[in-house]
Amino acid sequence: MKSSNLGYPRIGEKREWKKTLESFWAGQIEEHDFLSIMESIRLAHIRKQKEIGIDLIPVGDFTFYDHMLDTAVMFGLVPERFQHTGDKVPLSIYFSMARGSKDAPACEMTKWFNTNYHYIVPELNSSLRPRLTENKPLKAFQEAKAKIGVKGKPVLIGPYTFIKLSKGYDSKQFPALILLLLPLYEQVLQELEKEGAEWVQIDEPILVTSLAKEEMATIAFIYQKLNEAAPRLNIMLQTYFEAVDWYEELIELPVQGIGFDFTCGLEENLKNLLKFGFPSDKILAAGMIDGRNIWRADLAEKRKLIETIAAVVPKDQLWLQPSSSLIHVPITVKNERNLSPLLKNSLAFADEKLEEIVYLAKLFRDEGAQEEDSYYQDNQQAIHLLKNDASRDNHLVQKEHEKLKNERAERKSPYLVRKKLQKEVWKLPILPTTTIGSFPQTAVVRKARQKFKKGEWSRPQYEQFIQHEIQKWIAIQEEIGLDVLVHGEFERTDMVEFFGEKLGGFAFTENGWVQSYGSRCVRPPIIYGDVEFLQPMTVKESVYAQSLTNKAVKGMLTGPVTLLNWSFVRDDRPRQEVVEQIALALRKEVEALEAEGISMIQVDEPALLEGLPLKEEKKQEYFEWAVRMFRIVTSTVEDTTQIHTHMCYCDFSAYMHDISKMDADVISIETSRSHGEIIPVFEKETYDKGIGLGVYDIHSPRIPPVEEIVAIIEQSLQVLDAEQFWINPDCGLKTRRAEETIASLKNMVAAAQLVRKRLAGKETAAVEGRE
Ligand SMILES: CN1c2c(nc(N)[nH]c2=O)NC[C@@H]1CNc1ccc(C(=O)N[C@@H](CCC(=O)N[C@@H](CCC(=O)N[C@@H](CCC(=O)O)C(=O)O)C(=O)O)C(=O)O)cc1
Ligand SMILES: N[C@@H](CCS)C(=O)O
Ligand SMILES: [Zn+2]
Repeated sequence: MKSSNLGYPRIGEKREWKKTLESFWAGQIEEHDFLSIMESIRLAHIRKQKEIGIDLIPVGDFTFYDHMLDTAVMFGLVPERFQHTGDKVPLSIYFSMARGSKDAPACEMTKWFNTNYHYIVPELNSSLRPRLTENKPLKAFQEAKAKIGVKGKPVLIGPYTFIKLSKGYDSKQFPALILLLLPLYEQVLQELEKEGAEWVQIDEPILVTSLAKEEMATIAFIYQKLNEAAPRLNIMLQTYFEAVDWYEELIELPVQGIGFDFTCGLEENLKNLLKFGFPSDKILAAGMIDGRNIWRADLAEKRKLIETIAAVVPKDQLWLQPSSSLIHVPITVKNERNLSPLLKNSLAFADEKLEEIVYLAKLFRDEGAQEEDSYYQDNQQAIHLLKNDASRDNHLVQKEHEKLKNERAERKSPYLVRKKLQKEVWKLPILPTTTIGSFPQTAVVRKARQKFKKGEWSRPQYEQFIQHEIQKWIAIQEEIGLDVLVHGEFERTDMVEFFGEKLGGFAFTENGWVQSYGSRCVRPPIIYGDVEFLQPMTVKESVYAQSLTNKAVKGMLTGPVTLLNWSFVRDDRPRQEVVEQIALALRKEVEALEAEGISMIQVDEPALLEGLPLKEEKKQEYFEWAVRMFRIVTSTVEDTTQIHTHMCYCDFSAYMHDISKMDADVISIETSRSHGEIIPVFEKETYDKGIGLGVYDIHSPRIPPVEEIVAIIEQSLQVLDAEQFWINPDCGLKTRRAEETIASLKNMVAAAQLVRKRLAGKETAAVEGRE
């Protein structure tokens, strides 16, 4: 029984990776130094996995930004607007695809399945000329072998997943694209085989989504070809994040191993394994240890599970591994200094998860020595202590939660009634302009927070600083001419961490960073106990901001589903119970805001769609409870209180109908990076509430020209009524610099004014009978 890993976090124990990238982008280090620091980070990760004792160490999982982008670039799939000529793609173009350049908007970025990791969406269109610009897995394999003596397991995204997650083609072109890319995959594998690689891990997570049975024939064709191309190279076909639908077909594929997720997809995958068995000529790679959560595994339970599997698949045909790549968890618990000893001892991040795997594999290889037994005892003791920790229970919260069952969660009046009342109260112009909430989190803002955290600044000093920022940005927004203002979120490190810190039941790490996109990381809080509202969390800043202006200032909080999905959640309670507790707490915040005169309130739910189950048949049930959670938070307010929500980074096209049930008066969604692809949805679907389709991309430093924004607005107005349309950027502006933000927003307001003028002209013309 071998131990294996699927992917190791890139960011480094002290986020060295992130810092190196950002220094390079800022021009503080040269390309040569950048490459050499990156190499040392990459090799350190392999060395560490070797020391932990992993038998099959992944190579080629490292990236300078994102693994989907790497695959596109490896195959020369550089969109025309980046004007790449020649073969090898230079770093400048690689990063322009990710981040945009002065002349070319960035490629779209979206959620990686149901995680908080975002990938760059490859663009496949007929003008592209796919070719192998470099064999990235081969280079990684050679490097690990030459520099550390490790014969790694190269990792690549499989062709089916790669094409499915790309854009720019229609379904009729799908077979042609496969034929175009397959020879390149074959070449990659042949070169790996020639170099002496024994195994290659080909990730096909798309296999856990609801595929039609016919698709399995195409997948069989692909793997037949790949297998024939490099007959001495073993293919581990890797699935993760859920169970597979077509188990019987899958196990017959001409590959030498198949990886299944026995955490998220446990029930279904195990049922299939026990029912249909597993071929005797293949390796079963069992995803045993949760790659998405941070709790120590119960080794007694895992032992039993392995025994169950081993009754079907002989031990020497089994690999033990995490359920997915470990990029979704922090690196090590070792450096945590502020957690309670009980909690710290209950956690396993990437390194500790690999230790669990190595322990279990050794145990089943009958190498369970004395020290391993003490490891087991320690594990069982930790599990026992956590289970019995009374501090996780809050009886008041539990009692309140009980009452929630009978609640209808409905606003006082239906939307059309509210709309009329709100129009009278708010007196907004047509096409109101606003932003999503955050303004630049500059180095000065972060420094201030740091000083407060370290005790160098007193609370009044820090609060005065925050007030000063709010004051500055309220003035800027008024000067720009925005209609609905925000306070700017300067007091928040992160939209999830901030609320976690103020609610009861959450715990925090010091170094528990996880990559979210590119160099940007988040530190998900840990939901440890029952979640409780302790005191108002956002009222002071919102009330202060409102006191500075006659324009409306939106109250701003993060919604319950997002707080749930972007935290590491206790696993001793159903997720639904946890989210209900969060919703109850947030409702108190909404009520506190309203009581203090803040009657336009945005409850952000960017992770609501991300949490959608990967299987079609589970989606409706999810929507029902997720939508209900939003309504629990927002339904007790007056009709004149305008509830906004915001979502980003998702493909909304199939879900506007469900989203409408949230009953938010106004929604803002990201669209500009997907270049307006959602717009056709509104040709078919009626959406009657207020809506802002983001008019410019906030991930790029590029300042969108007025005409470009006008065109996007006009495009939206082809399908949406001007009376319902709002004008806003795609998402919050915390990652942008102040100058960029101001320049972009000025263009946005100018664009809104131009379109308003055009609409007014049209109205006059209509009155005068010219139209
Ligand atoms: C909307 N998005 C979010 C997602 N998930 C979240 N949990 N939160 C989100 O907002 N998912 C989808 C998207 C992803 N978008 C982003 C956008 C931006 C970031 C980001 O900027 N992350 C920061 C870290 C944020 C943070 O907590 N900053 C702290 C400072 C922490 C720090 O770096 N400290 C330094 C010292 C600082 C100093 O001395 O100057 C240190 O410890 O070394 C803060 O603001 O105080 C990032 O830098 O990556 C993430 C996701
Ligand atoms: N209000 C948040 C939403 C991000 S999704 C922000 O503006 O950063
Ligand atoms: Zn957003």
